[in-house]
Amino acid sequence: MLQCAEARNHSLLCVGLDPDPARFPAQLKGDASRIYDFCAAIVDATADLAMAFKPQIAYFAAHRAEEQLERLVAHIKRTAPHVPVILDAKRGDIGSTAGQYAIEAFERYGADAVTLSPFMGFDSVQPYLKYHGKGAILLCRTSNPGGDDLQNQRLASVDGQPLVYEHLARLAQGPWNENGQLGLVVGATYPKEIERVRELAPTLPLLIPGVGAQGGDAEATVRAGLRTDASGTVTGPVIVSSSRAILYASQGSDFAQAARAEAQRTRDTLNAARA
Ligand SMILES: O=C(O)c1cc(=O)[nH]c(=O)n1[C@@H]1O[C@H](COP(=O)(O)O)[C@@H](O)[C@H]1O
Repeated sequence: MLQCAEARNHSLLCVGLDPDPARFPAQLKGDASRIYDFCAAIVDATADLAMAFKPQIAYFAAHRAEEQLERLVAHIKRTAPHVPVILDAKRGDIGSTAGQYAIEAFERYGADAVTLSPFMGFDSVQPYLKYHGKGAILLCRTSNPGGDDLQNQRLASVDGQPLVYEHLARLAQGPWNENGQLGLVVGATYPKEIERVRELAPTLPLLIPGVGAQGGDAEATVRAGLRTDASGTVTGPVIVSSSRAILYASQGSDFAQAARAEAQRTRDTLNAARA
């Protein structure tokens, strides 16, 4: 599905849906009951430019807007069925509870993939893999400065003493990837680490947030993460995600057109780096 949207929309861009009513345009401002309307307008304005949409669940749950998230995913499935939905939930819990989170992501919301924290180990990831055809994208080298605190520590007990994120990349490319459903999150703010993850996980889809508001380098991100074969077919996919820079490109009534223009600019920058 990823490859299909990438090719059809000629895009490596994921539009992040992080709706904050305080930042909505004047006609919707502060009104959490309009989260669906705001997001649906962004989806409609960018559906032909995106390779994925990534709703962040906290922005909905914080406003008791889960039902609006259900409607939003249904809207994407209806109007842009070729564009996958990545539910950004960063779940991580023991297997029995993870099973419930998997039901939430894939059955309640109908997402195509979900982000997970791998901190609790493989049995916390396994329940998601029972949903064949659905993706589980593990936090590996995150975009935030505090990512260093754990992800950049060395594992003295593992051969070659890799950093934690390097060890995870190997596990995800290898023994954990039972049915080819895993991907990794790597921040656009750390292009060198994207390159390292790509070395260790040559074929996994990399979800790369951090361009736009967090200042990540879009071109360096693509050069470090995207891999293609001699015929130009993508062998190591990237999904480069931007939320606030697109959603709040304008706070006026032209917000959807401004979001489209920003998405187009970002998509073009990402494509220019493919060569
Ligand atoms: O899993 C994520 O999507 C994620 C991982 C990460 O390392 N850094 C990161 O910023 N994110 C998410 O990506 C989005 C970034 O938003 P912007 O900075 O506005 O583009 C937010 O929803 C974050 O929760």
